[in-house]
Amino acid sequence: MATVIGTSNSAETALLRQALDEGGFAEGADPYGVHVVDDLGAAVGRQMTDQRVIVVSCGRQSDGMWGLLARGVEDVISWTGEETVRVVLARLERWREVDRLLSAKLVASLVHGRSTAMRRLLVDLVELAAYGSGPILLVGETGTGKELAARLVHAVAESSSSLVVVDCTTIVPSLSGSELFGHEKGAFTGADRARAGAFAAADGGTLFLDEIGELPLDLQAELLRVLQEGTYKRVGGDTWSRTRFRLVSATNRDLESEQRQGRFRSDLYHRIASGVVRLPPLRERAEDLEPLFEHFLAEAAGRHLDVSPSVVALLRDREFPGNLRELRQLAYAVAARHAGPGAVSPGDVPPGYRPAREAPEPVASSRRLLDLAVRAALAEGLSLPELKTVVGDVAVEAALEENEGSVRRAAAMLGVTDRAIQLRRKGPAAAPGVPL
Ligand SMILES: Nc1ncnc2c1ncn2[C@@H]1O[C@H](COP(=O)(O)OP(=O)(O)OP(=O)(O)O)[C@@H](O)[C@H]1O
Repeated sequence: MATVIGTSNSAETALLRQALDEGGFAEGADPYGVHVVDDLGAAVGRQMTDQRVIVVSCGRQSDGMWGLLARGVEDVISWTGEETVRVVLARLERWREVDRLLSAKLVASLVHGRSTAMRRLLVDLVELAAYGSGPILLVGETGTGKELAARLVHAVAESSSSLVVVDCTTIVPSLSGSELFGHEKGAFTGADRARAGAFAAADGGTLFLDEIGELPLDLQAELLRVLQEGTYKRVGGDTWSRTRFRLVSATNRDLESEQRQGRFRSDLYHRIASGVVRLPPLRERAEDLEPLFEHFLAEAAGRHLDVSPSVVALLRDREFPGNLRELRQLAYAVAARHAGPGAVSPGDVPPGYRPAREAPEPVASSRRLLDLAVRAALAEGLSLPELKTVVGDVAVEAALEENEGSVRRAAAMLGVTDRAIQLRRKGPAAAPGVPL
């Protein structure tokens, strides 16, 4: 999942190629290796689909360096001799380790999906988790997998301590953050015994603060202090305790705008957001829809179920504002309705998820409308002569309207004489025998 592109077929590139070869990144043994290219732009375009690319500029400094970075190239390094070889090797070693972690059983069993968006997200997340210890902020709409991502960070860190999850929407302001700090006996009404909080439970492990945007401002200040100093006091207590944890927080709010509106502290934001990972909504991961649905179906049914093409088409037509959580719920509902062998079919889809109705009936033909009108008139008791008169009147009126009052053109349209029209306009009695 990595490529090094050298920009000139020079002695430097040969050296690089040899060093990578010795480091176990043999050329040709895809995905690693050095590719030497003339047309850098085209080569980067070809490689960028699923690869991480480093460009080693062996000639003069690449003019389009920022442009390459904007296109997703990881780094553009100018050749400075042995040092460059070391930098490239270290980078590739790390990526190889990330690949290993990604294909490790645990990660593979936790996270499903194979879209490029998903793959890139996982690589970023695993790299941050494995090589950093700073806080990670997960940003994404509801149900995009933020909590799962936090579990992944914890799993990759291979910590034997716990992952502690706190949903900030459930923090009760009157308890002064005792969910986080813990409390002493008698600290508030109902505190009949002392309790440890999340900061203590997460010591040595990971603390996941879900919906951190909901944390009250006074607790935001307290959290900042804990992050900076690693110390806290239980509510109602006066001794300081130490704690050290990896903070992963998540939000579906725009924390930058929350800061502008004074609802989120900027100093805390900068502290928690040293690594920001955005979880894409399902609509940006179309390739993942079907495999994820099948995965959730198998999870619900305890076995693999085939899905009929019409159900797949239905999924593709729908929007899932609740993202993966909603897709999962749908899969569980479908699995519960599905009986017996055979693929999951449209009948297994709960009514709320079916299209509102079939395509509207084709517009009725004029013959059919006339048929209905005549039947209705006869049912009202009109005789045939009366019916003919009404039809004649309606036809003349419509033709005149259509032709902006011109008798000549209305007559031509109806295939009668001008006189027939004129008589008809004077009333039926004036034109008893005039055919129309
Ligand atoms: N890539 C994935 N592979 C398999 N299951 C997933 C994946 N992403 C999310 N899920 C599942 O989808 C559901 C929703 O995910 P999760 O709770 O992590 O979302 P969230 O972003 O934290 O939601 P919220 O913002 O509402 O708290 C969970 O059941 C989770 O296991």
